[in-house]
Amino acid sequence: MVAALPAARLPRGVQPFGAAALPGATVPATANRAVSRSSLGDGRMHARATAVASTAAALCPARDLAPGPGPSSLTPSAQAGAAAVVRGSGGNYRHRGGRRGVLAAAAPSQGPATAPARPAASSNGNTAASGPSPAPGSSSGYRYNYPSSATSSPSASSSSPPPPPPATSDLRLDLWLSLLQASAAQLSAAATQLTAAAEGAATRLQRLSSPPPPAFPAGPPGDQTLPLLTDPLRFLTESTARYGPVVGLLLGGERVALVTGRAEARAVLVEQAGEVYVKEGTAFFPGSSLAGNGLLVSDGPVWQRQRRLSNPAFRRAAVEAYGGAMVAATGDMMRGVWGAAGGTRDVYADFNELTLQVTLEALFGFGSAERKQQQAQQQQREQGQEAAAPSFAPSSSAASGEEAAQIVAAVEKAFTFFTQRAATGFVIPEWLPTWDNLEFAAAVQQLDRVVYGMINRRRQELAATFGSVAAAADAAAAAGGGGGGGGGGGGGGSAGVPSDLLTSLLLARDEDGSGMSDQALRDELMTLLVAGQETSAILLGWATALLAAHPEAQAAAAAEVAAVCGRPEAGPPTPASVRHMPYLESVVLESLRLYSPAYMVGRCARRDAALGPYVLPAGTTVLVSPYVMHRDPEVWEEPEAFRPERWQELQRREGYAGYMGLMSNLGPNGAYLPFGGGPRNCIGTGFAMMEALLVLAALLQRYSLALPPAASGSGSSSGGAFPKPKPLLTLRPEAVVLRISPRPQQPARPAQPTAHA
Ligand code: HEM
Repeated sequence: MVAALPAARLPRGVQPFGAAALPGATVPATANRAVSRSSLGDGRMHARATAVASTAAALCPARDLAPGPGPSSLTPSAQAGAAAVVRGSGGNYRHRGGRRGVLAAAAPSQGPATAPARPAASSNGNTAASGPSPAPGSSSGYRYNYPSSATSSPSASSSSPPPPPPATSDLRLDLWLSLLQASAAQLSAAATQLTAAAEGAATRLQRLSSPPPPAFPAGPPGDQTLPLLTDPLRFLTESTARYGPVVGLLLGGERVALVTGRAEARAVLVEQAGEVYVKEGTAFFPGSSLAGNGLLVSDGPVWQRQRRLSNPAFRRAAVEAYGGAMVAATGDMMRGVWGAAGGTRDVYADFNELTLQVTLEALFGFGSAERKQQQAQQQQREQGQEAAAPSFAPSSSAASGEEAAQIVAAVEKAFTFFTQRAATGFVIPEWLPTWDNLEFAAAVQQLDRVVYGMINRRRQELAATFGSVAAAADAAAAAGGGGGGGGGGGGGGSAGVPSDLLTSLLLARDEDGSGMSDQALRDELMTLLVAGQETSAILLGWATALLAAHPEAQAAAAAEVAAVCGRPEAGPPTPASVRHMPYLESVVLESLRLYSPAYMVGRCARRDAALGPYVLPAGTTVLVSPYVMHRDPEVWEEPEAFRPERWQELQRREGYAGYMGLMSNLGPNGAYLPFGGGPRNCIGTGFAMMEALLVLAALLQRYSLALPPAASGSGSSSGGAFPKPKPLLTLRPEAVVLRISPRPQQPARPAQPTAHA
């Protein structure tokens, strides 16, 4: 089904990664199934929903259509009332099936109520008020599997206790008043927004009947929304083949330049980044208050500062600290749902759960207290810090199981919202006071409350341990932790400072000594959650599918893992050991070449700009397509073939040191950009690569992967049924159904390491 949507130019843009962000989004049947029970297993339904939703959240991040009050800018009492109404009516939020390995049914929980007030209306319309809210999660039905820590229970550590519940009669009155207030505020905001939307629609309508501006690149005549949405990958490839490296398009009345030439992509992403090509104004992205004004969407000095403050948390040492969480989560998955015998299952659904677990642990320090303790001790042994003091007790810093459950429940609610939005095909702006929007606002509000509570508590605990937060930052910096990073996966990093991203970002200091505000911190944490989770699951899904489809490549990778790590009894892979797996790294690079999760990245020309022989008028949206560039026959020999060896040949020829060296400057040939390029490249590149290598190595150490038999030809060398791509906002697989069986163990050969820098 294809539904035409009104095109929307956003006053503040985000990068369009895919066609679902475009007007007239295709609504595949499977998307509708995302919110209904799946026949493939109880986790599938969740994973589908998570996949669509986190994609939407990650790659359509965080923008309301225009400044102005949205659902979360209601008065505190209105918010509380609206949230209570949402919860009260029908009993529960809509929830999806149980989360295996991560979540189990849980008792009701009560969280902290210490969210600081956010501004009444921030520049992106992303607002949230503090104040009392009804207890979240009372019907959430989820519990994070990790044990809850008594010392970190919200009531024990939050700065102010939750308000007492009002009497029933007061509550009912309050609810009605709140709803009325909410509706009034929403309606007034909606009226403003509607006027702006109508003006935008008129302009776009006018463009439909006007000729392209002079010197605009050539392209197919008329509006191309329908062909693009019907088969995005084909449309992108064929348009490029026909019109060249820059194609002029009209999409939903918006002027768009599709860029697939190397020089032109470099101009947009690197040479004129920021000065000419920015995120703000990029068309087609529905906004969301989930990720706020985080790194993905901000521009100019705001982005520069946030990026500067965030960079240390993603340096190699800091990223390697999360290796323990990555390996442990993979172990949980293998012991749990994969089991000793394996079986046939949708591993993409499993990877969605796995990457969510990893991301939450990296962000907030969720995880088993035992593992944290072990990591802290290991860290201290390595650094000769046995007697180091003061030491932050990991269990007191880590988020409690209840908080984890609340965050996951709220994230799931928010993701469900995106799923439904994608499934209906109509992008209803957040500012419209629909029931779903109110529900979404309540979920974001709940998330805010927990996250702000954690930020608040972490500040207090750091101050209590070190004397002040600044002293904690100094201690971490002195120990080389770079703002708290570089420690033990949330379990006691440099100088005993926890090294989860929350702490790292909280301790990050600018040259003038200032750090992030709570709102900036919250926005970055949410941005990382939505930007990092599904993209990584997609990479794992495609990489395992490609390994299953190419048994010879799988055998080579498994042999390398066995040579470096030995048999499973010898222990799982580590961040240090995967550095000695160049073939596995080539598998990951080749998977990213063929199936780049971010298959389009977008910018907006802030002023009239020359691009090669063309002139793009100010306001033109530019879509750079890694998917097309990664298959350019002028650059890549046998571009459609899965040949991990090409990366080793390249490495020998060009002598780059590891993937970071390789990917700087748009790859070895200016045509490789799975993590973007230039100043706005992916801050999580190292994290994602480390995660992919560790997870794949751990899987190959124990299991063989095969495609189930295909009904007809599949193009894979194994003859099995290869997953179909599903290009929505990201290029995800529809499902990755694999046959998993225990790998026969060979006697391990001594390692012949080829270490990367
Ligand atoms: C395979 C996994 C991933 C892929 C393919 C991917 C891809 C990308 C791409 C292409 C961009 C640039 C977008 C643009 O130019 O408009 C980007 C930006 C970003 N990514 Fe990733 N990403 C992945 C994983 C992660 C992870 C794990 C994190 C965090 C933990 C993350 C956080 C971010 C952030 C914050 C940005 C914005 C950076 C900025 O503008 O300063 N990503 N990602």
